[in-house]
Formats: sequence, C-alpha cells, structure tokens
Amino acid sequence: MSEIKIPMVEIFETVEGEGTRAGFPTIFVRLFGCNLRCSWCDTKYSYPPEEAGSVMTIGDIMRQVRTYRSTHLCLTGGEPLLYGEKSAALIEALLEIETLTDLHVETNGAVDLAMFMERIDSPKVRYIMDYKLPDSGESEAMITSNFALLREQDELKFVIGSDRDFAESVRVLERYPTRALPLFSPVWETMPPAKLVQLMLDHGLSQVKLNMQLHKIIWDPAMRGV
Ligand SMILES: Nc1nc2[nH]cc(C(=O)O)c2c(=O)[nH]1
Ligand code: SF4
Ligand SMILES: [Mg+2]
Repeated sequence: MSEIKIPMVEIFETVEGEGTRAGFPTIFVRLFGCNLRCSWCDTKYSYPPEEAGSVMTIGDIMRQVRTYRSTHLCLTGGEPLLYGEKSAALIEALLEIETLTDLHVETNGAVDLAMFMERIDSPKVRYIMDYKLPDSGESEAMITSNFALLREQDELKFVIGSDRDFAESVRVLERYPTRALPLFSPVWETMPPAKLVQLMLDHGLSQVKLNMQLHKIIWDPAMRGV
C-alpha cells in the first residue's frame, strides 16, 4: 500500500490560515490535480497546464511528514480526494502517524464523500468542504448529497465574492441542513471583509463563523508554501 503513487505539488509546514484550527502549526500536504476550475482559484499551480512537482509514493509522503513536529495536518490541493481509493489509502496511512492529532481534508464539494466517510472511521479526520458559489463558475458541480454526510467536527466553507454569492450562501444553508460548522470567507480581491461582516450581522447569521485567510495577511498573497 505504501507503494501507491500520487502526483504532488508540495509538502511544507506553516500555520493553518483557515477554519477552526487557524493559527495552529500545521503540516500541509498538497496534491496535484483538480476537477474544478474556479474563477478566483489561488492555487492555479496545482493543476494543468502546470505540471506536478513530483510523483511520490505514500511511503515517501509519510517519511517527509514525519520530519515535521506539527500535530495538525492539512491535506489539500488541487482536490486531495481526486484519486479516490488512492486518496483514501493516503489518509489511512497518515492516520498511522501517532503524533498527528488532527488530519483535515480541504475538499471542493465536487467529490462524493460517501466512500471516504464509510471507509475511514476516525474522529481525527475532519472534512473542510467548500460549497462553490455562482462567482466561482463551478456551482453546477456541487454534490449536495454531501451536506447530510458532514458531521459536527466538519466545516462547510463558502467563499463569497459578491452580494449574489452571499444571498446564495444563505439560501443553500436554509435548503440543505448540515451538522458542519458554516464558514464565510471573503474572496480576497472582490469582497472587503468589513462588507462581509456587515452582511452577516444584517442577516442575523449568529451560527456562521467569519473565516479570514491568515496566510494572506501574514505573507504576500501570491507567495507559495506558506
Ligand atoms: N497557511 C495556509 N493555510 C491554508 N489553509 C488552507 C490552505 C489551502 O491552500 O488549502 C492553506 C494554505 O495554502 N496556507
Ligand atoms: S477547487 Fe480549489 S484548487 Fe480546484 S480550482 Fe477551485 S479553488 Fe482551485
Ligand atoms: Mg491556499
């Protein structure tokens, strides 16, 4: 199983910039490839026409992960669940690393989570699932059956670029009940955070959490590996 090969972009250690674990030192494992092409994507280097940085075996990935001391790990991309059984095998292998206490998966909402939820039964694994809104150009690709699969430890992220996106986020939350924590994130270039906060307050969204990308505040937003 550790011989399974996966196209990779990078592995690095920094602080988590997003979600409920923002601020914790975290190991990032970024896989190559994505089944979406969001208009505002900030990791265009993680899919064609760019090329994978390398092809690593699960064993190679584990060896590199073990060189870091962070206990949180973020599996991201691209789309880290693009490789189905192989992605699941990678998560299972990472769970064998005893020092890791949290393994969160940044998934794009266009991969069916059913197989992963059935196969991987560990409270350490948490899904941070996106719901792609109209401005992304990918809302048609959303698999809404995933909403009912998400658990309390999971997070549901809306990246909001406009008033239209905000209105759609509110509508989606009303239409698809979920146990996951809803996170509202501003599109860096088009949605001033102060405006998003005002919209949240105006709509009385007391159960929604603002999600700022700390890494874009700490470092140059165009910087990689941070
Ligand atoms: N610091 C930092 N936090 C992040 N959280 C999610 C990231 C991602 O690219 O998926 C990311 C990232 O690229 N950097
Ligand atoms: S799903 Fe993520 S990696 Fe893929 S295009 Fe959209 S923002 Fe980029
Ligand atoms: Mg990123």
